[in-house]
Order: sequence, then C-alpha cells, then structure tokens
Amino acid sequence: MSTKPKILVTHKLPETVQDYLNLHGDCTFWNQEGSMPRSVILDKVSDAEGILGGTIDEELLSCAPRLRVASTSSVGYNHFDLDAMRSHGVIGTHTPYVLDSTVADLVLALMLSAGRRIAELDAYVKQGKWQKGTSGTELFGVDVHHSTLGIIGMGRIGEAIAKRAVFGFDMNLLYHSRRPKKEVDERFHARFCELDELLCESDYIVVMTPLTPETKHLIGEEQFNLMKSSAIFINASRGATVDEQALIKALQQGKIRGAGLDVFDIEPTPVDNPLLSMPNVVTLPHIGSATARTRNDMAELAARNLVEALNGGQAYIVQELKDLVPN
Ligand SMILES: NC(=O)C1=CN([C@@H]2O[C@H](COP(=O)(O)OP(=O)(O)OC[C@H]3O[C@@H](n4cnc5c(N)ncnc54)[C@H](OP(=O)(O)O)[C@@H]3O)[C@@H](O)[C@H]2O)C=CC1
Ligand SMILES: O=CC(=O)O
Repeated sequence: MSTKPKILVTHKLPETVQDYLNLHGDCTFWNQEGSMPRSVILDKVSDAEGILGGTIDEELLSCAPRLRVASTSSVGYNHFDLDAMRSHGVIGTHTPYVLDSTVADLVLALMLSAGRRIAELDAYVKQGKWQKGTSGTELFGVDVHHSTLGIIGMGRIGEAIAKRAVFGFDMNLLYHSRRPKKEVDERFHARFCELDELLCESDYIVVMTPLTPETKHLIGEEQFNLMKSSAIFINASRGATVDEQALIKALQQGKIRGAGLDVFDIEPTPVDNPLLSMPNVVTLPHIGSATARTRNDMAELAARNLVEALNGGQAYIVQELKDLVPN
C-alpha cells in the first residue's frame, strides 16, 4: 500500500507537473478540458489529504475528513472559505509573484486599449467604416503618457503596474491601499491618497485589491460620481470589488469616459450584459495571467506548495491561515 499522501487535482496540469506530483503523492488527475465536475470532486475528495484546485467551502470540507492542504493555482483565493478551512484545520496555499509581470502587462494593455480605443477602432477599420474624410476628431482618444494613474491596491501586481506606468509612460502616480508605503513613494515619486481623493484626481483608475469582505463593492455609485467624466476605469481584480450595476449606470450616463474589464460579477459574463454592447468598454475573459509560460509557472508553484505544505516544508500559505502551521 502506498504511503504517499492522496492528492486530488481538479483541472488539467502540464505533464511535467503531473510527473512531479506523482513522485510525491498518490494522485488522481483530471485530464479533460475544463474542471472536474463538482459532484465528482465531492466524491473523490473523501480520502484526499491534498487538493489542487476547486472551491473550498464547508460542503467540500465536510466530505473530506482527511484533507490537510488545499492549493490554488492563482494568487487570489476568494474561492477559499477561510473560516471553514480554519475550523477544519485545512491550510490554503496560493501562487504570488510568478504572475505579477504578466498581469501588469495586461493592465497596461487595457489602459492603452480603452484610452486609445484600440478594440473599437479595430472593429471600425474591419467593418469598412474607415473612408476618406472620416479619420478626424471622432477617432481621438486620451493620452496614457503623462496622465495621472490611481492604483487601488498597491501590492505585488500594483507595483508591477506602477513600474510600467511611471518608467515606461511617464505617468504621475497616486495610490491607495490599507497603508502608505515609503518605498513606493520614493521609487515611483508616488503619493498615497485616501480613496476619494484618488478617484477625484486620476485620469486612469485601476482596481487591483483582493476580493475580501472589506473590498466587496469598494467601487459603487458614490465612487463613480467622484471620478472625472474623462476617467478610464480598469478592473483586473475580481468582478465583485465593483458594483457592476453602478458601473453600467456610470457609463450609460457619461459619468466616466470608458472602462477596461478583465473580470465580471458572473464569469463567464452573460451575453446580454449591457457592458458588452458599449464601444467604450474593453472586455476580456479573465486572462490576466494567461500566457503559456506564466500559467506553467503557476501550476509548478501550486504543485510545489501542495507537496511542501503536506510535508511541513516552505510554501506560500495564505496570510489568514499562516498561524495554523506550527513553527
Ligand atoms: N485578472 C486576473 O487574471 C488576476 C487578478 N488578480 C487579482 O489581483 C489581486 C491582487 O494580487 P496581488 O497584487 O498579488 O496581491 P497583494 O496582496 O500583493 O496586493 C493587494 C493590495 O491590495 C490592498 N488591499 C487589501 N485590502 C484592501 C482594502 N480593504 N482597501 C484598500 N486596499 C486594500 C493591499 O494593501 P496593503 O498593502 O496595505 O495590505 C495590497 O496593497 C488578487 O487577489 C486577485 O484577486 C491577480 C492575478 C490575476
Ligand atoms: O485571477 C487570477 C489569480 O491568479 O488570482
């Protein structure tokens, strides 16, 4: 009988990562596209000590009496019910750092795309609307360079965005997080602001906080009302940090100029979401970290975290559950 811990993996992993997990665990993999159906997870998790992937909640935990570690191949872990995990003594791990640059690149792409109307004007050319005499002021966008960027959530990814914006595009930087950061102020000539001040003064506003009870609907009608009517709003954090109905209303009423969105309240977002028919809104299917190299790095880190945490080694354990691990 195997003495290796039983591990359940709920989505397809690169072969090299499966090989690594097979060395360290008695693994059940999912090799089809998409994720293992929830009913299959609930069935197969009954004897697992480690799980990689899936939503971890009371329902799953009560089916998993032997579970010790849940690993996610993402830096965000709002799909972990932290209270339930604590009460079942299950540690959670995630994948910080390895995706920072890839996500920051995407945020800059959203800023450029919404500000310079790239998606809208790409469609304009392809639909044959570009004709003699039509390339005048109606095609103007707003500059990214030398504009003021306000980043809400100056963490790992926030800093990677700041680096690109300040050193690449000469932007002025404001930021808001739970506390000011001296090294950020010095490195980027940035200024820490309270949220309202940032919203009033920024040309581009980027939300990059985790989704927590405190950040749910951090940006709603009151906050959109504070923004400049020329502001471009970017959300690449989680859909629920923003009140999506308030965003729709702000765009419909011209309270802000445009938006770039990688995340939505419901994902995949329904095809009748009014945001999808607004030419001044760039919409992406939650692809912040979606390059082959970065997704591979994330899968490797998620697997290593799982094995290390099961064996009492070094892993990226989520902040809120670190105290469950004995020193
Ligand atoms: N679209 C995508 O594909 C991706 C989305 N993400 C999302 O981005 C999030 C951030 O990732 P990462 O940068 O690694 O995380 P970090 O933990 O490094 O940074 C989060 C930042 O948010 C700030 N913050 C937390 N709570 C609040 C609050 N209540 N009010 C204001 N600021 C707050 C933190 O402030 P402080 O420093 O003061 O504690 C910190 O600066 C992830 O949790 C995930 O949800 C991540 C990757 C890809
Ligand atoms: O959304 C992606 C993540 O890593 O978090």
